[in-house]
Amino acid sequence: MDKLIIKGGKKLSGEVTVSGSKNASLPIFVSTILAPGRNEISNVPFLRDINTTIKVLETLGAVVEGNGNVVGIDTTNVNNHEATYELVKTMRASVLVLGPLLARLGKARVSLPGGCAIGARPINLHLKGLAALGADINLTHGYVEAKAKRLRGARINFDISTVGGTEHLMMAAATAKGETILENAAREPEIVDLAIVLNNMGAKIEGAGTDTIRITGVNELGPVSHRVMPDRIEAGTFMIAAAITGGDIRIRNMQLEHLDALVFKLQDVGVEIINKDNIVRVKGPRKIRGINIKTRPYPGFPTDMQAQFMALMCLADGASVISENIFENRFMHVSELMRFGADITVEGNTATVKGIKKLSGAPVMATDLRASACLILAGLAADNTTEVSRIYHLDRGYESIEKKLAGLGADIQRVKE
Ligand SMILES: CC(=O)N[C@H]1[C@@H](OP(=O)(O)OP(=O)(O)OC[C@H]2O[C@@H](n3ccc(=O)[nH]c3=O)[C@H](O)[C@@H]2O)O[C@H](CO)[C@@H](O)[C@@H]1O
Ligand SMILES: C=C(OP(=O)(O)O)C(=O)O
Repeated sequence: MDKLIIKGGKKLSGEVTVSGSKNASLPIFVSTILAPGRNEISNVPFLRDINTTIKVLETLGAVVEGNGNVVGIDTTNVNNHEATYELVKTMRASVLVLGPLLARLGKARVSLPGGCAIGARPINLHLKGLAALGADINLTHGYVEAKAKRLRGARINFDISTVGGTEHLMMAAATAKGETILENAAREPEIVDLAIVLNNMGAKIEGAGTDTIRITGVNELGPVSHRVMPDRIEAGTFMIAAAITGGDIRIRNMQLEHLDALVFKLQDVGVEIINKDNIVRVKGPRKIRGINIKTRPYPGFPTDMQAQFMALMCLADGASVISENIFENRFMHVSELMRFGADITVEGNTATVKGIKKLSGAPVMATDLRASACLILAGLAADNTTEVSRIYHLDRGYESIEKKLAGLGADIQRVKE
């Protein structure tokens, strides 16, 4: 197993390029099930989750070939309707194949994903929505079995804003008979990217990016070429890397407007952010101000940036209150941050962080994807050496992060444990 060794204290400088978005790529890959033929997806990040998605698609009968960051997915012969526990347990997004398989083959058998390190993460709203579209759904032996001759449009009102649920039903409804309206839909940019793909395949989807999405079902979809949007969470992580080290960096291939909530908060902290000619310059402050954040569905502050922001607040002048409102167990990084000497108390879904002058490098263990990024950020700012182990979580979602950070002047190395 690999671990990262970081010698902290270097101010980052120079330029870094953001990769394609993991959270957009996964549903886009899955959507190709609906479009028989050869689809070509570009700006795909090299990640473990992408490999898992490819494995899932190959199991279903797709032929996938990769050439750098361009992946060809030929779904002409998708004929297997089953995604096993082995595949779904390694990556929750695999469950999204359920709706597209049902739409394409009339039946699907997909393992329930179960919870993960950050919370229970149920899919009841996905299943309720598919049932509203006319699917006959049974849960047996840890699997969802679904059948439908042809899905039919329906009006669906989500109790909770769900990104995965919105994406899943948008895909399932694209070839349903009649009109589907998704109310209280999630508005994340990754949903808009998926809608662009589906519309280019021939779907009729309006309103993606708002809370009401209208889908007029069509009989069939055809293959597409698509360039995946930049990863806003990777971009946000680099912004905090500049902030926490008092650095001055330029970030290429990011869409700043996708990160408004983070940008406003970073400006409150004292970070300077300048967007010129599609390059975003981020200058860390001399003194980090402590401020409060609450995670919310988009366009609110993203839960996927909460852990990284907490690392920054550990070094703030003053206290900060961080509320996590999306996932019930997304504070696993707190006890690891405390190994750096951070002063944090947690009560329910709220963490109070009292800023300290200096973090002190330590051996720590990553517990989930964004927690891994949080520990790297703390290590970049800490004195002495930090060792981050269990970084397989990191490899699920950040492409070559240690190489990109080293390119910005960080002293960071990957070694075998
Ligand atoms: C709103 C939000 O910030 N969503 C994040 C979530 O998406 P992801 O799609 O994984 O999660 P959801 O948006 O579906 O979950 C939002 C909330 O709804 C609940 N829920 C969801 C589905 C369901 O059927 N029943 C149910 O109760 C979840 O437990 C959670 O509390 O994680 C992704 C990966 O970290 C992020 O990119 C998304 O931005
Ligand atoms: C938790 C994340 O991903 P997933 O939904 O794939 O677990 C994430 O991207 O931060």
